[in-house]
Amino acid sequence: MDEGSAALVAAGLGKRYRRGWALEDCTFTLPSGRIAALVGPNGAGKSTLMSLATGLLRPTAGSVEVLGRPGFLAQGKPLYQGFTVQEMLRAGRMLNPDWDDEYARRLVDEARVPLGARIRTLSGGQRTRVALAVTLGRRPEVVLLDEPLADLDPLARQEVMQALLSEVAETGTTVVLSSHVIADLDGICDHLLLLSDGRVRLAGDVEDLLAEHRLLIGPRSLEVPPEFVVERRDVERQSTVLVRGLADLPDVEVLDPTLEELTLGYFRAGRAAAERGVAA
Ligand SMILES: Nc1ncnc2c1ncn2[C@@H]1O[C@H](COP(=O)(O)OP(=O)(O)OP(=O)(O)O)[C@@H](O)[C@H]1O
Repeated sequence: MDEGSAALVAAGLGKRYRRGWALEDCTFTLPSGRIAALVGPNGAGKSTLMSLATGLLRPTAGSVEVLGRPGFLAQGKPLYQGFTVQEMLRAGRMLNPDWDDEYARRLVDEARVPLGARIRTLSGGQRTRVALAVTLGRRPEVVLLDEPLADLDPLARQEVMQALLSEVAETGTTVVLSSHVIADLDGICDHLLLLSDGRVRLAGDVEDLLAEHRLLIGPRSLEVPPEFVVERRDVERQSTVLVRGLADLPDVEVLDPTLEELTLGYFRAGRAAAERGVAA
């Protein structure tokens, strides 16, 4: 796929379950050949979005299209518990015409997972590595991974992220990775899609988004033009305001937000907007 082309396009995408809308009016494009982070608090709609993108669910409104051969690793990493690792890879080969056996085996070997071990006897981290090998062995062009790091220790998290990074660098595969642990994604993901309460609150290249935002710290009397304010917190005598597109204010401490500060600001703003019953 070309650098700069799209890997996933959503237009007016919505999904309503019985209890209400899980996703509403989502319009965005994810670029190809990158690692995109899909972030949002619990219940934001991340899994629903991935299931819609991979065709496991049908939209109630709008459309979503993956441009390229998709691969999907669902939350909970479905694997046959009674199979050995080798049998799992064999199943992958039999079920997928594009299966790359050498590559899948290499991913398992690199993770030091014994081929003869039964899936149910593996640790959470080893299971994740096998599930990743089964997903990536199909040589997908657009890989959607739903919370792949959830049950991994910090070392295994780092190893999995490193494996994904080299995958992108070697093959140009697009990776979309959902998580609510922002620290895991910092320095790895170069594109961000932030959902909160079923809506897209922020989307773009991480570098650009960080450059556009500032944290202003001042007294509670601090006045900031409301059109720039993403989120404001007033604690005791101090105010912390996340702003977009406002470089400076006189007599105010101005900081560059970290990715975590940026995303948490939008999570809170999204939650507050949903509680007030407004779109953003
Ligand atoms: N099958 C379903 N039936 C009814 N409601 C559902 C179903 N699946 C999800 N929901 C609801 O849709 C909303 C979005 O859920 P979803 O699982 O997509 O969020 P998420 O961002 O992946 O959350 P988490 O981080 O907790 O995994 C939630 O309010 C959830 O309760």
